[in-house]
Amino acid sequence: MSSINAQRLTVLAGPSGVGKGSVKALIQQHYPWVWLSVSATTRSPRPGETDGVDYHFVSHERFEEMIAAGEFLEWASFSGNLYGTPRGPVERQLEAGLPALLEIDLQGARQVRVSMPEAQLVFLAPPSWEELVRRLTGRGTEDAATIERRLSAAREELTAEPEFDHTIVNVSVEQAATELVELLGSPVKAAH
Ligand SMILES: Nc1nc2c(ncn2[C@@H]2O[C@H](COP(=O)(O)OP(=O)(O)O)[C@@H](O)[C@H]2O)c(=O)[nH]1
Ligand SMILES: Nc1ncnc2c1ncn2[C@@H]1O[C@H](COP(=O)(O)OP(=O)(O)O)[C@@H](O)[C@H]1O
Repeated sequence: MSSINAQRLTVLAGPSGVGKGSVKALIQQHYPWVWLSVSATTRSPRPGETDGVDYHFVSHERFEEMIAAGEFLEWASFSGNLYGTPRGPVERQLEAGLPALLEIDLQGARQVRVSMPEAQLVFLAPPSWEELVRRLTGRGTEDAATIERRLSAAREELTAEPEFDHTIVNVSVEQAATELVELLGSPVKAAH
């Protein structure tokens, strides 16, 4: 258990393809004062992604070292790669009494729920299953096998919604980002 007060920590999670990355990017652009954690990952950068901005792109060996050194607040294996939230920057933010936002997968959100129960968990939901399939298929950055893996994970992940404190339906990226930013500024809630 961490001794850090995590009432100002907000976690955004939801199924693959729902729009988490899009909402995060819009927040970075339009709400630059919102502090977003930069995750470490073993996956390769996509075109346009910058090391240290979008992710810390690290080798598998380096990631394993970071796990062993206890450097992650949470970490998970997703679609064949490792992803984790570096603990130090988040703890410094919370220690200063400032809000912090994580955009992570469901497994990571569940770990935060256990290690920092007072964090607020926000589920990003698709307007419909058909729309989620369209978004996952339409992005064009993954092959058919990857999409199939992500769809079956997404079907399972949709059932996790009741574990979350809030749901935001991602009808438009602008509206979802606005709702999320409002939640960041909402009064602290009682611990679970
Ligand atoms: N647990 C965990 N998941 C993460 C972290 N960073 C990103 N993710 C999740 O990893 C998944 C894959 O991310 P990414 O490779 O960027 O692909 P995309 O989000 O589908 O475009 C998404 O569900 C992210 O929310 C992290 O630090 N921890
Ligand atoms: N509100 C929205 N309306 C229409 N398309 C969206 C919306 N949000 C995201 N998308 C599209 O859906 C696809 C998946 O979004 P992405 O942000 O990569 O999802 P995630 O990070 O949750 O996997 C992208 O092509 C993105 O442009």
